[in-house]
Amino acid sequence: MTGLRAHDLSFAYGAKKALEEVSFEVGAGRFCALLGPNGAGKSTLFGLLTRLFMAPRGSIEIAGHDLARAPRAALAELGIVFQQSTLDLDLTVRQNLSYFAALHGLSGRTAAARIDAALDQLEMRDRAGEKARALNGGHRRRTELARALLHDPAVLLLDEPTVGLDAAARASITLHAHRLAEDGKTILWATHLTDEVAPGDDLIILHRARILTRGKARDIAGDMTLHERFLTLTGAVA
Ligand SMILES: Nc1ncnc2c1ncn2[C@@H]1O[C@H](COP(=O)(O)OP(=O)(O)OP(=O)(O)O)[C@@H](O)[C@H]1O
Repeated sequence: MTGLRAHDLSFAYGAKKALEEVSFEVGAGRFCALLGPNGAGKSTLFGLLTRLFMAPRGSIEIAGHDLARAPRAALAELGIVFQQSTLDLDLTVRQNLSYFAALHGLSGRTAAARIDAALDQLEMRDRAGEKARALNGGHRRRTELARALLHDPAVLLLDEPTVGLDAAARASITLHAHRLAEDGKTILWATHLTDEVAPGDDLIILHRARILTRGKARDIAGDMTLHERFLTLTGAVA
């Protein structure tokens, strides 16, 4: 399996259970939305997938590599966009990416070629010389997504990447992420917004530490809108 696989993950902060018996798979080249209200456990799951925390039991496989047994190989196949922006605002777009490329052992022509290719994929090449501070929120996010591609990972994790963006910027970054899936990346996209999920996407609904349902978004929605289904399943009030 070259995508992402999580099996039987549980995690607690002291007595507070944040994830319980979570298992799922995201196939290679699939866009999977991880949809859950605040506090559902999305960030905790990302913490386990990135090895920030260790699950007491269960297993995680990234592009066929077991995260506990072969962490270097597994993490090499992982690209991450965190919920909070992690750009250096005083550096240009290209400098931000060069710095990150160096951390991955890429330099010289190889780094330059990867940076250009990633900026092209996110339609950010013409902004390469601008300081990150001068970019709007949507372009900063696209820069971070380009940065996450530099080491050519198979799997991309995005933790609520649209937080704080306006509707147009949200739509743009969502579209770019779907295109990356079409190009073969496996994407796990955490959100609490149903309008970021397309009918053909894979979908996992997480609520109070557990997966309520998973499958194709259109199948989960059934005869309701996804928004209505989500509110019904999570017991939330519209
Ligand atoms: N460091 C911590 N200590 C104690 N409890 C925590 C800690 N971090 C998270 N929690 C709790 O664990 C649960 C899951 O939190 P988590 O941040 O994973 O959810 P989330 O779905 O990412 O929410 P959000 O959308 O608000 O980021 C919540 O009840 C939260 O209050």
